[in-house]
Amino acid sequence: MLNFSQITKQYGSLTVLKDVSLQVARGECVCVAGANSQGKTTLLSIGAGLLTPEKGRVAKDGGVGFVPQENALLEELSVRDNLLLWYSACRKKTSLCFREDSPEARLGLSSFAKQKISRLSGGMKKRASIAAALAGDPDYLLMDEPFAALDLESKEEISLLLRQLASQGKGILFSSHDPAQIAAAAQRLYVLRDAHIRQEVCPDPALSLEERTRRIIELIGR
Ligand SMILES: Nc1ncnc2c1ncn2[C@@H]1O[C@H](COP(=O)(O)OP(=O)(O)OP(=O)(O)O)[C@@H](O)[C@H]1O
Repeated sequence: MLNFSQITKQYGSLTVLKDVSLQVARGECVCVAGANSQGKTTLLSIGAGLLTPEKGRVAKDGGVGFVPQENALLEELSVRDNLLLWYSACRKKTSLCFREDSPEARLGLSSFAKQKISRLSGGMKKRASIAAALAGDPDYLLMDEPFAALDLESKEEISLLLRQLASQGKGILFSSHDPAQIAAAAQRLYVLRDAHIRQEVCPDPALSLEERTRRIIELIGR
């Protein structure tokens, strides 16, 4: 379990998170949903160990990978060279990079291995960032706004990918304010507003995608 317990975070006099608690189990795809500036990036950064809260703690029973909203890969290096750097940083054998069972091969990046990051489409860039975050074989994957700035087709591909990673046993926590993609990807969602978790919701998988999307719009707005 990845367990955020009573997290409080302030920037000066601004309280961004107040006693926020949430859990993610392995095999689950969970969303922190909320409008802009509600503290989603702050919460995920705390989960990834990049920020320290004033109060509360994150307990984890495994490794955590993080995919930031902005591209964290080196634009002028190829996909392979970027991933080799990540493999080295994770102390993983570089000879495993792009092997058939590697995350990057399973993410469909093999035919793009020699391409510079700067030449990739938004969707492929996101896949490369996910592959980098998976290089250390984490048990949990945190993703900040994985659908931002993607076209609809790429958004749908990434939604499917998140569900697949969860079904392979990873615990996924992503942030988003995109109701259609939250409806497509999240088995559970936490609504973050005014520094608090306002609701925890499990969208009914028996409902149509349109109906689930409509209900999420009611919760978080468009
Ligand atoms: N380093 C910082 N110093 C001061 N204020 C900050 C800092 N980082 C974020 N904030 C403020 O904290 C609030 C929450 O920011 P955060 O980026 O966590 O929200 P968010 O929900 O991820 O927003 P978005 O969807 O726009 O990315 C915002 O008002 C932001 O301006």
